Amino acid sequence: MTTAQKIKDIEEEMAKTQRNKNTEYHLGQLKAKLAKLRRELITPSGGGGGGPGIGFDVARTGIASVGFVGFPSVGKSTLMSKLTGTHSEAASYEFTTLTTVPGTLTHNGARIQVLDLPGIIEGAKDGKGRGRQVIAVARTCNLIFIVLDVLKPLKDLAILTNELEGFGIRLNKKPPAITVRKKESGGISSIVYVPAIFVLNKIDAISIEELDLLYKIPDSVPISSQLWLNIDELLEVMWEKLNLVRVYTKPRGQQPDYSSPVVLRRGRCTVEDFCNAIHKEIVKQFRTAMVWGTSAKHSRGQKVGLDHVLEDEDIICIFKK
Ligand SMILES: Nc1nc2c(ncn2[C@@H]2O[C@H](COP(=O)(O)OP(=O)(O)OP(=O)(O)O)[C@@H](O)[C@H]2O)c(=O)[nH]1
Ligand SMILES: [K+]
Ligand SMILES: [Mg+2]
Repeated sequence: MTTAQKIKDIEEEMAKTQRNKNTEYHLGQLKAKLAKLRRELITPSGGGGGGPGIGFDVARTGIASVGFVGFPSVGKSTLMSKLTGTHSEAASYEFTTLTTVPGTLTHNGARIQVLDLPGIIEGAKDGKGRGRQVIAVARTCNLIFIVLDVLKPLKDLAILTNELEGFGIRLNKKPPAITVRKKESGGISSIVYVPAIFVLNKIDAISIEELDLLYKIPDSVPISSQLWLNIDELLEVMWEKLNLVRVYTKPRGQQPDYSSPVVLRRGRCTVEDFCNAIHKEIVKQFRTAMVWGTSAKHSRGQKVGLDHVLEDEDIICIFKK
C-alpha cells in the first residue's frame, strides 16, 4: 500500500468514528499515525531535500506577497483561508498542508498575495521535511508571517529564526551599509532582509493576564484565527510592514479617484514608476505632472517630472504631450 493510500484509509476511519469520551484515545492514535505518514510523504527520499519542490513555485500576482512560516498545526491554513477566502485544508493533525497554497486579499486598495506553506520542523534548513523548499519560497516574499502557537511562542520563535538565518534570511533587520558577501551552507550566497510579523495564534486558549505579557514581544500580534480575534490589528501591522505607496489618480478637471489607487512599492515609487504601472506607453507621452500630498512642496500642489518620488496617498494628474 502506498503512503497516500494509508493516509486515505486513516482519514476515512477518522471520519467514520464518532467523537466521544470512549473514542478519544483511539482518535488520538489515528491522528498521530496520520501525522507520521504525512511527514513521510513530505520527506525527500534522497535525504538531501534540496531540489525544487513540485507545486512549491506558484504564479505571482498582486503588488506584494506574504508567506506563512511556522511549525505544523499552529493555524496557518485556518488564517489563510479566512483572510483570502481561498480554501486551504486545515485539520488537527500535523502536516495537513503539503505544498504552497496561494490566495489573495485586498487591503487599502492593494492586491496582496498570501502564500500558505507546509509546517516546518527543527532542522528544516538542513533538509528535514520540505523545509528547504518552504524556506526558499519564504525568501522571495515581501513579508513573512511567523505563525506561532501562543502557548510556546518564544521557544518556537528562537528555533524558527535560527532556521531562517541558516538559509540567509534576516528578519526585521536592516542591511548593513556595506554588504559583505558571505557563502552560506547549501549554496545560498546572498542574504535577504525580510520584514516579519510574529503572529501569536490561538489566544482564545489563554487568559487575559497571559495575553498582557505577550504584548511585550516586539513585532508581534496576538490573534485567534479560529475566533477571528484581533485580525484588524494584524492587517494594520501588515500594511505598515509592507511599506506600500498608494497614489490616487486625478483626471484633469475632475475629482481624484479614491476608490482604486495605483499601489507602488517604496523604493520604486517615482512618477515614472507610476506611469509604468498604468501602461508602458505613458512615459513616452509624458509632458509634466501635478502632485498633491506629502511629497509636494506646496499645499496647492507641485509641478514635477518623471524622477519625482511619490509618497503614500499622494494625488497625481498627468499632462501628456
Ligand atoms: N483554539 C484554536 N485553535 C485553532 C486556531 N486556529 C487554528 N486552530 C486549530 O489548530 C489546528 C491546526 O490548524 P491548521 O490551520 O491546519 O494549522 P496549520 O499550521 O496550517 O497546520 P499544517 O498545515 O499541518 O502545518 C486545527 O485543529 C485548527 O482548528 C485558533 O485560533 N484557536
Ligand atoms: K494541521
Ligand atoms: Mg496548513
